[in-house]
Amino acid sequence: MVLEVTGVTRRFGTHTVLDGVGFTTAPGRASVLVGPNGAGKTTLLRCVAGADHPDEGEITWAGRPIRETDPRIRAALAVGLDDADFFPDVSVVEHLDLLARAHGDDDPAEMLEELLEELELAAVADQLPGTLSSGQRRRLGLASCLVRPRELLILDEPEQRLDAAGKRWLVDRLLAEKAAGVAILISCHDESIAGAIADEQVQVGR
Ligand SMILES: Nc1ncnc2c1ncn2[C@@H]1O[C@H](COP(=O)(O)OP(=O)(O)OP(=O)(O)O)[C@@H](O)[C@H]1O
Repeated sequence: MVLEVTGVTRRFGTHTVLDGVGFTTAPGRASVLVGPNGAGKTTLLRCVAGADHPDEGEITWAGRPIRETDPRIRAALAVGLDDADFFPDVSVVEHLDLLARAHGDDDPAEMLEELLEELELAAVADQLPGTLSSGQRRRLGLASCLVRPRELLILDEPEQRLDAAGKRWLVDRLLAEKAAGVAILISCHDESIAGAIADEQVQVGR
């Protein structure tokens, strides 16, 4: 099961944002997209996640073209792109519980307790998302990707708004994901995080 990105080109009007980008990511390995603001990292992640489509080129997971409508693809990909939308009227723990159950975990209580502890969200587990700090919302967005099965984890600048402890947690967690055989594709502006987890850094743009 390999992510294969081949010759991906994406244009907005006359602006060519991605020009023939290619790389592969395999289970247990991490590709990190690096490059300046506006280089096209989010655009590329959106194409890989099936939320946008390249004008040219091909993106496949396990040999299947990435399509949001393909249940096999949806089952494999855990995606955290921009700020996730949360159900406004269910608590942090209820939100995660719903997601876990939707993905087939009939008894997620213990897993959720551990994850909330790990992410230092236990104290706010019964709050509504709208009452969280921006960093706590970020943590909830990351937790939302971790309560579901995943073969490929796609995150856009997961380090954003995390404090120092949160960034240390992120590195440990991504290394653990790799050790568990998950393929990882993230964009990242933090050189030390990128260096700690990347098997390959993919330069996007200049
Ligand atoms: N839907 C769109 N329509 C027109 N232009 C777009 C669209 N989406 C992205 N762009 C442009 O594509 C370029 C790349 O944007 P993108 O968000 O992919 O960059 P990025 O590398 O993720 O940047 P950052 O590091 O700031 O997050 C930008 O110039 C942006 O304005």
